Amino acid sequence: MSGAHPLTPVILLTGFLGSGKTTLLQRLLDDPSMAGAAVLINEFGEVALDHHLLDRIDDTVVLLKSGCICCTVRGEVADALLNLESLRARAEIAFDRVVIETTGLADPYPVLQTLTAHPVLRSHFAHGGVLTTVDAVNAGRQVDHRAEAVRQIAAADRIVLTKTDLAPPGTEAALRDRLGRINPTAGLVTSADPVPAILADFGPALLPAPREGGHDAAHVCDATCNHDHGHDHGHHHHHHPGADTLGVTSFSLVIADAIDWTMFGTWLTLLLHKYGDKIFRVKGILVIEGEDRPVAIHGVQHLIHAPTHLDHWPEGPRQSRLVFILEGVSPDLIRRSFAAFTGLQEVRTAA
Ligand SMILES: Nc1nc2c(ncn2[C@@H]2O[C@H](COP(=O)(O)OP(=O)(O)OP(=O)(O)O)[C@@H](O)[C@H]2O)c(=O)[nH]1
Repeated sequence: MSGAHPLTPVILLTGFLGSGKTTLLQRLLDDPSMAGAAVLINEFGEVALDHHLLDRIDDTVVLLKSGCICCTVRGEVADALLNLESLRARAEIAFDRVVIETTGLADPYPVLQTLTAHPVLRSHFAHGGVLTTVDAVNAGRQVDHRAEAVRQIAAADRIVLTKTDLAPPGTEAALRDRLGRINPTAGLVTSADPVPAILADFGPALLPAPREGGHDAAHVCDATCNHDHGHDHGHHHHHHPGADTLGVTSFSLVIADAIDWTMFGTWLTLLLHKYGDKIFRVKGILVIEGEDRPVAIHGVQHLIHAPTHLDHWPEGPRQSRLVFILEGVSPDLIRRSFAAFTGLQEVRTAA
């Protein structure tokens, strides 16, 4: 690899579960200024959906499937960036910036450290700023209860307030005030703003400062973490038993038969009404009876978003896939309730 290119900025797109990262990413990629962006998407769970929710699928969109709910694993990010760089050096792809979408429970700092500390990466890539989505409907509760949400806001160079159209009147001003206290230096825009306004003068305010007690001190993982520490290039990844992501888990339902929309909608509404405090995120791509196109659904705690049609079916068998991220409620309970309510059988081997 040669150093013929100027340093390529890497933008980190982070934000709590369901706060609108993929939606914003799609808008950013549709903007002419981002036409040359390569994209890395980190997703947790055995069934990855986010890359199917993006219109653009080519060699510059890379899915990192770490199996880790709370991290964007540094080794994988480094490998993916090095791979993009070598493809570019061979003129097989072209890109002028990179956007990394983290998982909704990720701490953005380790990735920033990888960029600045990795001996090869830092001669090709530069920290291009942290963009954090904050959900105007759910952020108050998330900031109260989830340290990851606070870290993501604290790391932001720019905060994009999403779902202001859905937030109860009067709550936005209080939230802005709170965000200003967590991170007074980040610029604040809303997802309703045009992309050029969201990206105007965007860039890192300062290189991330080391945190007290060592650069990784606040990083937490649960028992499912499977980091490849061999790629860490001198960084140590600490596991903190009993830390705040412990107990957050993900599972998926895969259903072969077409689903009755009304029945499904009723089931999901009842489920989130009862367990919305514990179900941080549900998303799915569904095969609905009488519909030619896949239907994407999103729930975030008690909030169910309007379903949307996707233009293309994902590769592989035409099945419905639902992914849950939850804490303190058993996946089996949800499986049983789905089966009892809909009468549909699950395909137990996830794609
Ligand atoms: N009304 C409204 N809905 C939004 C807005 N931003 C995102 N959404 C909806 O919120 C839901 C979740 O959005 P995503 O973009 O998938 O969120 P995410 O942060 O990528 O989710 P995870 O990757 O699971 O953490 C989708 O139904 C979006 O359409 C917004 O500004 N207003």
